[in-house]
Amino acid sequence: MLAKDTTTVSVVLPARDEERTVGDIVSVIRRDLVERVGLVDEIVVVDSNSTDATAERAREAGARVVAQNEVLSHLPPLTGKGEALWKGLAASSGDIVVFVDADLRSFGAHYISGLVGPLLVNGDTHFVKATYERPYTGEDGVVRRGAGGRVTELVARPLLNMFWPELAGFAQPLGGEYAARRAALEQVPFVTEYGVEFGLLVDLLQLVGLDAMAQVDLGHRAHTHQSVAALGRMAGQIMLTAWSRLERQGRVLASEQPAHTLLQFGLEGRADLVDVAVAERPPLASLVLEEDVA
Ligand SMILES: O=c1ccn([C@@H]2O[C@H](COP(=O)(O)OP(=O)(O)O)[C@@H](O)[C@H]2O)c(=O)[nH]1
Ligand SMILES: O=C(O)[C@@H](COP(=O)(O)O)O[C@H]1O[C@H](CO)[C@@H](O)[C@H](O)[C@H]1O
Repeated sequence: MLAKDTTTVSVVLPARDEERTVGDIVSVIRRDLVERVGLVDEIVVVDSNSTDATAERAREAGARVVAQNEVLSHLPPLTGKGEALWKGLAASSGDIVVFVDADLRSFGAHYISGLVGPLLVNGDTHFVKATYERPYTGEDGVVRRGAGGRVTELVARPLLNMFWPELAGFAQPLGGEYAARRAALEQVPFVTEYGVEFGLLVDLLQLVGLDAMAQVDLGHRAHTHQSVAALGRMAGQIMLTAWSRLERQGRVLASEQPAHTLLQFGLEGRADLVDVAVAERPPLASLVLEEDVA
């Protein structure tokens, strides 16, 4: 708290249909880090087109809730987690912004203090990523230690080691818990959908350099798991994000662009053609500049 001084801290939670968990997370932050100790200055939940009572649960617990499509509503809305995070950045005001998923089942106040700490005590640190043990809890209720982070292990980690080995030390590159200085976050684009974490790591490496990027062990992280089919779509989005950065950094010259349709097969001969394209929001700072000019 001494190190905090006048630095302000915003916690932003992207939440799509998280009525079962968002309230508990917000309550812990409010009780421990707003009322008991004034580390956090604002708690913003981005209601990401939820169809359940996410907004009500979050508001009851003491968060300011913003509807994703109502932030910067003069812009055509985009979709997915990356859009929710970018809108949460725009809707918040803290010098430091902490992103926390709203489906966590293992959340504790130390998630926030652990991520914010390095930013408060070291002016040369601009980004802090969580690492943790990630169990996988199957539908049978059996918890398998270290079996979580399936897209991390099968897609993100190999891609980062192949093309951005400086980032190989981030043990959980896709984890949804991380904190950064607003000044850095407003200078990078936000990939939409589930490409956002991968895109931020690669773009922040280029912007602030590896020495300004830290990692904090928060113990363990349990969350609601998606299906393998959903993770297949997530994997496609992350691969397209990686491809876009390889092109942008001049590391590949494409004779043709990769397709962004994915044909997935289910049971009983079911086949679904899905679109795994990602878009991206520009650095928020550029937006403000244009508005000022306008
Ligand atoms: O369009 C979306 C998709 C996801 N999320 C939120 O982003 C976080 C991570 O998403 P999810 O749990 O679906 O991903 P996973 O953790 O399974 O990879 C959760 O708080 C979701 O509610 C969101 O706000 N908008
Ligand atoms: O790390 C992963 O492989 C995925 C899926 O995790 P699980 O296999 O369900 O434990 O979870 C993450 O991926 C998303 C895309 O980056 C993030 O948005 C999520 O916050 C994160 O949970």
